[in-house]
Amino acid sequence: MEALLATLPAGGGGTVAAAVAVAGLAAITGVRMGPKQRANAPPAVPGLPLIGNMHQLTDAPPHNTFAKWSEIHGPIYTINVGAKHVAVLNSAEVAKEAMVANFSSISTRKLTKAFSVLSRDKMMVATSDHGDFHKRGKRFAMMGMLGFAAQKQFRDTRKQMVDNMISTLRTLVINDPHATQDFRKNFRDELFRLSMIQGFGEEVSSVYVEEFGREISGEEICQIIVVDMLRCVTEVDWRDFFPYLSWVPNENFEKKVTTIESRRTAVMRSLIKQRKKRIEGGEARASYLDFLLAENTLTDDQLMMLLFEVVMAGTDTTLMTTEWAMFEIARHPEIQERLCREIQEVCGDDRVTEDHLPRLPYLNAVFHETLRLHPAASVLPPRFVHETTTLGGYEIPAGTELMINVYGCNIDKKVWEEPEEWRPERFLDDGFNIKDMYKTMSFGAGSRTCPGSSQATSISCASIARFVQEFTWRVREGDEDKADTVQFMGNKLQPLFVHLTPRRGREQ
Ligand code: HEM
Repeated sequence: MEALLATLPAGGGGTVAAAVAVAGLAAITGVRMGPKQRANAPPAVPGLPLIGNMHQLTDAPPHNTFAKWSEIHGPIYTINVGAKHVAVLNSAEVAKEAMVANFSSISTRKLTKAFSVLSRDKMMVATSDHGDFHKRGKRFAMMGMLGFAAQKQFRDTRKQMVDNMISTLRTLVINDPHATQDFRKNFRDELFRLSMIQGFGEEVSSVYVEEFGREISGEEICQIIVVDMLRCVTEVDWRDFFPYLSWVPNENFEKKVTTIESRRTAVMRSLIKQRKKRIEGGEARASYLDFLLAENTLTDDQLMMLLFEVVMAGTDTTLMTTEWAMFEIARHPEIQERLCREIQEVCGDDRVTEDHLPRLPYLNAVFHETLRLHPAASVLPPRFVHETTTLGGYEIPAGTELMINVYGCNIDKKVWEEPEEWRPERFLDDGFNIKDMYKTMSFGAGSRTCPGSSQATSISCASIARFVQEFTWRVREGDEDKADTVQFMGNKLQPLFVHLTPRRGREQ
């Protein structure tokens, strides 16, 4: 939102001034900022004419501000963001009403302009409206890559990925025992490698892209189809907040987003073309691409977008959750030692594998506590109420946008004691029920629940366990309190840098 306010004066000079003037006129001439307050409308957070509550969302990440407002206004309230009328949900109870019980009235997505371009107008499972494409895409993702049977095929690849990371970190520590290590870089490289093997059936170290007229490296591929895309998703176009001004051009924004989108498309098409040659040559492999081609029911663009989606989602969300877990572990030495003891008791001198995970309850608690306090999607992509409905006892009229503040749900004082503390023990306390693990909302709920939760849990838990088994972790001096997040996303703003010391007996 800070970015939005920053773009207002800069995003098109005279055009914006004109836009704001027209918006003012619209306000005076009676274009409403949201539906009129009804008798049993949710409480509204007071704001200013024209911009609504926008200016109040600049100081802290929105999920924090939303959570603070819920202490005053309750778990459901409305805000105005420019001309948009938005209901914000902050408790698991009302969020589940929206995501499960009343899903049929709220099953469409409301995308920002950037998201709309990047997703080729809802051509991804996560951005599509509920309907045939969504159902088919999700079924394909489960059958071809993320479901139990498909995941079994990639077990050795996942194990190899963790071994590679440990071996890289060990070499770095041997070369310079006092250096700080860049966790994010190492982990992202390996996750991306795994995503490519699952997606395309092979490791991809380079690809020739006709549109660029050159071969690009694996690192550049990752930059273009993961890093640039994620950065661009949060690009703000002021027209998102004044939909009736969408006719006003915003050339800088449009050029930036379409360039990033066309580079992604060029790289994805080149990757698919190269792998199709292998498949046409009769060499089948276990991969999502092989699966989708065999299904033979998608257009070329749909196939490209479904593949792109799992590569991007597979790399980033697991990275950010594991990075948060290692940050918390590294700054809580007593928890780190307790986890190490549990691993020692269960695995002895053997390397931790996915087979050990069901016997490591404290590890599970560390993982779920991390998901609770640091949800990868702190505020879910907006939904659209297309049919008047009731949430938390309030009437929510058709046309309202809905934001689900997962972070707010996860720090609800009515459900969690001292919710702002990272305390894995809460998942082991007396009276704890295994179902409580899923109370956090971090993987969503209902028909749109995350299909990658099983893969993310296996990779993240096996990696955390091996990291702690092999090294003692300490956050770089001065970084202990660096827990800021990227706006609207759950990513850690500052990458994690750590000091690693090999544990006794595991120096080799
Ligand atoms: C710790 C890791 C992860 C977290 C916390 C996470 C979280 C979520 C959440 C909260 C949603 C629901 C969004 C909504 O309702 O608006 C979601 C949906 C989705 N996730 Fe994940 N995710 C993770 C890992 C993955 C992975 C590894 C993949 C695939 C490789 C994946 C693919 C998807 C897809 C395709 C959807 C859309 C589902 C739909 O709309 O029906 N996620 N995820």
